[in-house]
Amino acid sequence: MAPKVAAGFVIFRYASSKIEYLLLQTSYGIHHWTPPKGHVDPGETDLMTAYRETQEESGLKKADIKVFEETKTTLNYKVKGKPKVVHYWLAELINPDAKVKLSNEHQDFKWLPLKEACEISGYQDMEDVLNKFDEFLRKERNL
Ligand SMILES: Nc1ncnc2c1ncn2[C@@H]1O[C@H](COP(=O)(O)OP(=O)(O)OP(=O)(O)OP(=O)(O)OC[C@H]2O[C@@H](n3cnc4c(N)ncnc43)[C@H](O)[C@@H]2O)[C@@H](O)[C@H]1O
Repeated sequence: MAPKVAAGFVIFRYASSKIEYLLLQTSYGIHHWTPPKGHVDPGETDLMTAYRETQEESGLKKADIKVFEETKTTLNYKVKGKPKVVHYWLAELINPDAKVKLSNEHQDFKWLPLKEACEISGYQDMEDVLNKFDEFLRKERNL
């Protein structure tokens, strides 16, 4: 069975020596928290999807973020018994004036430090991605 494929960005902001990650809370289902992401449409690359879904779900545009393309990381899990693949990249909010604007797919958002982001993410594999990206970032910034 071909898996459903989705793609998105784990977006962080870095200000006053603090790193915070953006998570959105779905307005449906069990109201889980997730980075902006969504299904890859026909004809799209995974990266195109990540930009499109990020803009649709958070209002953050391509020019508002910087993507670290070398961080592409893939999650595999099952939704209602069917395989799903989700590709994530780390991305930095580079426009300090950009504001998050939710679509009707989400009811809340939070910028959270690593520990709280891991706690709220609710899935071990998502937690692993957050930890991996945080480690990458600390090395990259000498933090
Ligand atoms: N229950 C529902 N009721 C009404 N409308 C719904 C719905 N679920 C989806 N929709 C509709 O589908 C659209 C979403 O489409 P998209 O916006 O295109 O897709 P998505 O971000 O991948 O959404 P989704 O929430 O389904 O994915 P996730 O894998 O996080 O989550 C899918 C499931 O996997 C679980 N999950 C998330 N991350 C996981 C992980 N790492 N490991 C295991 N399970 C995980 C989640 O808790 C969730 O149960 C929305 O517009 C909405 O209308």
